Amino acid sequence: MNYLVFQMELEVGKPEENRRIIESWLEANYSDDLDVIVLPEMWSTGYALEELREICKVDGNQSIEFLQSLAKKFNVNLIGGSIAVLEGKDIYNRAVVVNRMGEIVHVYDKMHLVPMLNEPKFLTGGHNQVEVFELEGVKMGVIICYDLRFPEIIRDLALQGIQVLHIVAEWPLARETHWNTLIRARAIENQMYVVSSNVTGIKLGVVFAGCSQIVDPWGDIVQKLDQEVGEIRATLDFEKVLQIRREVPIFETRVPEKYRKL
Ligand SMILES: O=C(O)CCC(=O)C(=O)O
Repeated sequence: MNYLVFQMELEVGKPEENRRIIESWLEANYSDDLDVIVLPEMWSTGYALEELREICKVDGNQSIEFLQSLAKKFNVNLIGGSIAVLEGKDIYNRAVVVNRMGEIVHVYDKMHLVPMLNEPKFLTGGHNQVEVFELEGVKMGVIICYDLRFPEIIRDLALQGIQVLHIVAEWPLARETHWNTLIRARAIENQMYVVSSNVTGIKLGVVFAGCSQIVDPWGDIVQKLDQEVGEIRATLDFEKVLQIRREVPIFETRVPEKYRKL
């Protein structure tokens, strides 16, 4: 399965501008053999939290429709990063997955809100448990940024059978070590591919880490960016997931009846 991951520098509070950036990047980087494209967290608005409610009155669904038309135009599946969406009084940080036909196959609202960013003041945490979706017959999951710190939900997805986890993020450089280490740990402990798309650049005084990467189920880095705007291309081989799970059979060795429910 052929992947293309975008590491972008986004324009805070300007969804139209960010849609233009993504479309022209894709026009320049698209190739016929692509199966899945991955975009970062909150790519349409960035962390314009103070203005988010006003922006979301106009945007949100517009950016989701943009993803649907992009998927159809380029005939590609999209892990469409996440988008701030207003529902009633609540704003959710919503990851959206769209298939080649432009159909929404999965949505996930960020469950863990980040105290360091004052997210709970502006956003509502997702109400639902994590669920699996399928693209091209492969079971997958998606989480958003800070969720990476909560191994419980990633194990939940692994036990539901995913072979690849996507992380869409706006992770800061100040905690780059955590980002790199946790991604590899999640790949090793769940024996699955981890594909991440982070942003780069400096926005509202925050320096972002970049370091978008694909890690294989052994924990080896397949491809990784530093802080540049750019993309990763890689082919994921799901036979490798099965082979590593046979070689080190942790899922068969688990004794959940002995684990305390946390
Ligand atoms: O957990 C972290 O250190 C960063 C989290 C974050 O920036 C986010 O969830 O947007």
